Amino acid sequence: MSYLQNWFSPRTATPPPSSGSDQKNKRTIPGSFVVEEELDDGSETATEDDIPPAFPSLSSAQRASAPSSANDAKIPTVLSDSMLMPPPPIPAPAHAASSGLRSSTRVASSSLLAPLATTQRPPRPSKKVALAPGFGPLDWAKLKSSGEDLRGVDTLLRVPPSVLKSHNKKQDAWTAINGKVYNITPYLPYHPGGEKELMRVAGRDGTKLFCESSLISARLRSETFLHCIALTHAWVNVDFMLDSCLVGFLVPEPSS
Ligand code: HEM
Repeated sequence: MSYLQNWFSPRTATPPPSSGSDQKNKRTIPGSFVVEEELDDGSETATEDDIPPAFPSLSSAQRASAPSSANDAKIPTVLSDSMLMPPPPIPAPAHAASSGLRSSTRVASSSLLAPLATTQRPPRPSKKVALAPGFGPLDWAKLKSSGEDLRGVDTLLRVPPSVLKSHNKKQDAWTAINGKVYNITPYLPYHPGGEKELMRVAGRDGTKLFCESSLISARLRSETFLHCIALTHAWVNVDFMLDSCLVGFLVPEPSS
């Protein structure tokens, strides 16, 4: 137990004066503290277990580097700017990351950029047109459910291609999408892509142009078409959008 007291006693503390009967061997570990061992006639016997290990270890780097005197314990000097670590390089602009700069260039230029896997392509320019006031998507939804006649026909018709072809004017525009024929004239001012785009399917089967990306023919492989088909209408449910404009169904030309 005596060694525990020694743990907490200061290194420079001098041992208390020994009384006559309190005979102890005093052993000093260099640079450490005093170890007291009870004599044989006492109640405690010094064993190897009772002697605490020197801390820091006698052969430790801490001891080796410890100042030999109080004067050596100087406050470290303040580092000048040139001695400090340089700041990281300024990251390249986001568009550079996705515009063909390959990873080796990017890593070399900055480590602050997001990894390639998480960078996104810059948003494609929108081809939406500015719709006139009162012709937004909500206005179309309101008109659709108003009960107003948007078909222009009394009953659903069987429409052969020749008949469809005759409805190709702005004031009378029909198109067929997925076998259904719609009167698109009322929708023209509401189409976010503009009237001109929508009129491209007037008087003909517009299915390919509208949605069937798998059927894109070589003739249609212009950027506009790809954009329109693959991206523009990915979510548009034409059945729902134009349900109140349904005119009838596309049928084969009657044989004469
Ligand atoms: C015939 C039925 C059609 C309907 C019901 C329709 C409907 C729509 C809708 C709802 C949007 C908005 C999409 C969005 O907000 O993300 C849109 C956008 C557009 N549509 Fe149509 N569309 C039709 C046909 C066409 C056709 C035939 C073309 C051209 C060939 C076309 C070209 C476009 C373009 C360029 C946009 C703008 C896309 C953008 O940059 O965001 N649309 N259309």
